[in-house]
Amino acid sequence: MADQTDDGTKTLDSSDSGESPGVVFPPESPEEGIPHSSATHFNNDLKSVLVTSVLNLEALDVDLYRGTHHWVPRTQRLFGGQIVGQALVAAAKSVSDHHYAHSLHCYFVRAGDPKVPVLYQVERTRDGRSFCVRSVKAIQHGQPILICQASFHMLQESPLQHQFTMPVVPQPEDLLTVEELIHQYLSKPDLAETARQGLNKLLANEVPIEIKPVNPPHFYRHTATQPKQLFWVRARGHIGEGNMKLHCCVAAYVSDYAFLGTALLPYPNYRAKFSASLDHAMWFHSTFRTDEWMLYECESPWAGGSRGLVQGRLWRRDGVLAVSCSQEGVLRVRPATQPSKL
Ligand SMILES: CC(C)(COP(=O)(O)OP(=O)(O)OC[C@H]1O[C@@H](n2cnc3c(N)ncnc32)[C@H](O)[C@@H]1OP(=O)(O)O)[C@@H](O)C(=O)NCCC(=O)NCCSC(=O)CC(=O)O
Repeated sequence: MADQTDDGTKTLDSSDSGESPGVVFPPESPEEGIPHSSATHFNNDLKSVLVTSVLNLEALDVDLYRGTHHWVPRTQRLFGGQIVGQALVAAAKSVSDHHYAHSLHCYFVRAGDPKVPVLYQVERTRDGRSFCVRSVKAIQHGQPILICQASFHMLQESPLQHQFTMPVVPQPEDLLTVEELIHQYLSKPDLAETARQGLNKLLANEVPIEIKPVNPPHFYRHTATQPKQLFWVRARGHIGEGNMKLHCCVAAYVSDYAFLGTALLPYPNYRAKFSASLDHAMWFHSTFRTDEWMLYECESPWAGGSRGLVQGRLWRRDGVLAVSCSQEGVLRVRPATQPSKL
């Protein structure tokens, strides 16, 4: 499980029992089992597995689809980003080519079971002149695991236009990927054997997203930081331009990864014994490509009552604000008892 350092980065704590999926960066404790994955190795020259597999739903009937799993967190509960991304794919199939997703609002009401596929049932809630609204229910074992409402809008010009300014950060070419950072750590001669094994397991974690932390994590250090973090992120593999609906669905997948962990950054003396996203909302502002580097700026304005709120912004690297996100998650913690292994 990750902890934070005073320079805004995270460390991995080997003592965590690891019940929480994707709540800290990296979202897997190195001492935990290798997450289940049906993935083969990724290659950036190849089409993204997000497009060929994860977001490639099977049509069963009108407005009824089936989705299968790719990467499953070690918690063996389905990754929330996958369910939201697939729900948005299902919703988008029922709107015209001229309507683009502008927002979605979801509740995760039950844990997703990785042993069976997910059915997506779309209700065409309303078709207006400018906006279309869809309700999607993700179902397993006859019960909803996610309820999602997505809204689509036709492109419309307006003189009203403003946005925040993108934070100034190093460019992705000047930063290391998570895998490169882990390799760097593995080359340390004084690394404890358990930590080495754990980091090797992390390397086997084939999440279909590439991540370059702006403040590289110092694994196994325990320092509280502000609840803010910045990553460069992109889908592994090629997606290509042109299909904006698809990029929104990929952004939905990406946006849930390690997002809730932002709320844990000030609390290195606690471990998440249970954490899961409760809801997830997104607003799509501009065109973007998820197979190109985007800056994910995450912050947590509040935590309390065993819950944490996180807010995020996905920036195009040219400074255009592409997506805004919000999520609340349940965060049940316990005091950290074991000392650092380093
Ligand atoms: C959040 C929920 C568990 C609802 O919580 P509830 O507490 O109401 O559910 P429940 O009663 O079934 O209890 C679930 C477990 O929590 C325990 N439990 C319940 N209330 C408790 C309390 N006050 N204190 C301590 N434990 C408690 C129960 O005993 C049970 O444990 P036991 O099971 O041991 O009996 C559920 O809505 C849910 O699973 N939603 C889906 C969340 C999800 O999968 N999100 C996407 C994945 S997360 C993700 O992808 C992103 C990320 O995490 O970053």
